[in-house]
Amino acid sequence: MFRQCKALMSRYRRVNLTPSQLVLGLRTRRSAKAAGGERCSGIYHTSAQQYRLVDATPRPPSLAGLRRTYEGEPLLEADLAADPFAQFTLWFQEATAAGIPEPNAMVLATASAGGRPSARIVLLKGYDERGFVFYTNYESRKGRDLAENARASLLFPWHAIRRQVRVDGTVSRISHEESAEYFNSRPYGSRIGAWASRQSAVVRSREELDARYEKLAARWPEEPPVPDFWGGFRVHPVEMEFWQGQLDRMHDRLRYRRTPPGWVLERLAP
Ligand SMILES: Cc1cc2nc3c(=O)[nH]c(=O)nc-3n(C[C@H](O)[C@H](O)[C@H](O)COP(=O)(O)O)c2cc1C
Ligand SMILES: Cc1ncc(COP(=O)(O)O)c(CN)c1O
Repeated sequence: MFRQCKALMSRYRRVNLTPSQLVLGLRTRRSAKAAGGERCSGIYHTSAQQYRLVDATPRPPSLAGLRRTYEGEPLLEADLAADPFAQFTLWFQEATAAGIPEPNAMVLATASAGGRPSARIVLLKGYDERGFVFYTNYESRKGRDLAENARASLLFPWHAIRRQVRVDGTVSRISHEESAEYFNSRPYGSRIGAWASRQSAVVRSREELDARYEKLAARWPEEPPVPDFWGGFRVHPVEMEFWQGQLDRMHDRLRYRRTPPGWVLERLAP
């Protein structure tokens, strides 16, 4: 009995079964009783339930083994639209139809003038042939980066459909009128929130932040003005890459590159 229990344990360690897989194993094996029996109690615990509690700690080897096989429709040059915005529209529609939560959430990477990089998620709020627009606080870390180094990279991580889209380009502020139009379309609470948050600055406490919000809400119970420190940026693409996961890490990567006569499509090694 004791040996069986120990064998099960070593097997667990060797193959890195998850706790729930182990519990399942214990229940379906004839040795289940052994594992739950007295003999094991001094060493490993008496029941599958307790075992689950003890062994729920994630182990590094299972992290290294965490991977997914990608397999999908091949992405061929001939299938792509002539212009990357049309291709983006198609993929964005497919991401939305696949039920990806917040398909417009994109990672925005910026760098300071000295080359210190930083990344964070922002929401895409519009795009056309000029570029991709998001809104933020101009005095935030990203705002300061973009003031001194007007380049950015955007990334849409659509894991569920084994796709990503990358956009690299130059950045400019959108007009105050365009920002105002969007700002005024936001829910009241978010508009006050934009006023209340000195984005990326250190705050003393949650209480201080909430007090600031309340004070500003009392000041503008209806229509807060557009803050001059808040607005949109437009990323003007120089390159746009469409990535589709494939078997054996032999993914498809097709990149549009802007050249004086127009967009050039190139395949990149995965
Ligand atoms: C899903 C999601 C969407 C976000 N969208 C925005 C956004 O559109 N604009 C924004 O300023 N911050 C947004 N944030 C917060 C940013 O990720 C970030 O914390 C904040 O802008 C400060 O970044 P910075 O200090 O690098 O400037 C979002 C966060 C998440 C998780
Ligand atoms: C701080 C901040 N600013 C702006 C946005 C943009 O989205 P929305 O305008 O829809 O609030 C977000 C979205 N999470 C946000 O967190």
